[in-house]
Amino acid sequence: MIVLQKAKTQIDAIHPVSWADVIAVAGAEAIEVCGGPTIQVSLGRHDSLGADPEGKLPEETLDASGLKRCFQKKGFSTQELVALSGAHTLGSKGFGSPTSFDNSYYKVLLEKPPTPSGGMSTMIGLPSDHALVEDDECLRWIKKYADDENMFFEDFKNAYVKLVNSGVKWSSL
Ligand code: HEM
Repeated sequence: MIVLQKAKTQIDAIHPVSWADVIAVAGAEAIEVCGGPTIQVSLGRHDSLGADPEGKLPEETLDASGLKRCFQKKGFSTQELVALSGAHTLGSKGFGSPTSFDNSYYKVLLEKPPTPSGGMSTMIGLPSDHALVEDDECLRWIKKYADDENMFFEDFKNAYVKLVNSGVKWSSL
């Protein structure tokens, strides 16, 4: 947040920008810097004046059908749920290098039992990550993305754009 606040202050001095735009662009930039796809993000999001009600984000304890239902309510398919969950390849959850955006999330999930790699982590993933492997429909996508990183990048890119455009009130810049 400190880095983003600094960036926002500098951009605001030239042209005011919303937090929603800053966060959407920062996410895309982080993915690219870590070796992932280049994602074009449209600008012009209005910041909300109030906080979202509790319970809008999926709990990490949900099982696959709960995760699917939660994403479906927001207009996201099972494929998009699996593609977006691949973002957990970043960070310290044991899916390969913490700073590499690649398809190791899917490869590690398919290992039985999964073994942490590339970090200090002894714990691999969240309960919600493991829940995906238990679901046949999710498992089919996990296998495809483990086999084909380009397909993961393409599907992730489209799902990310849909995510950061979802529920947006746009203003013309
Ligand atoms: C499928 C539903 C999801 C659940 C239940 C979930 C839950 C969580 C939780 C609880 C954490 C904190 C882990 C920790 O440090 O203890 C986390 C981290 C993270 N999530 Fe998600 N998330 C979901 C989907 C997403 C999506 C759609 C994205 C982005 C497109 C995303 C990106 C990240 C990233 C980058 C981290 C940081 C990982 C780290 O530093 O260890 N997540 N998520």
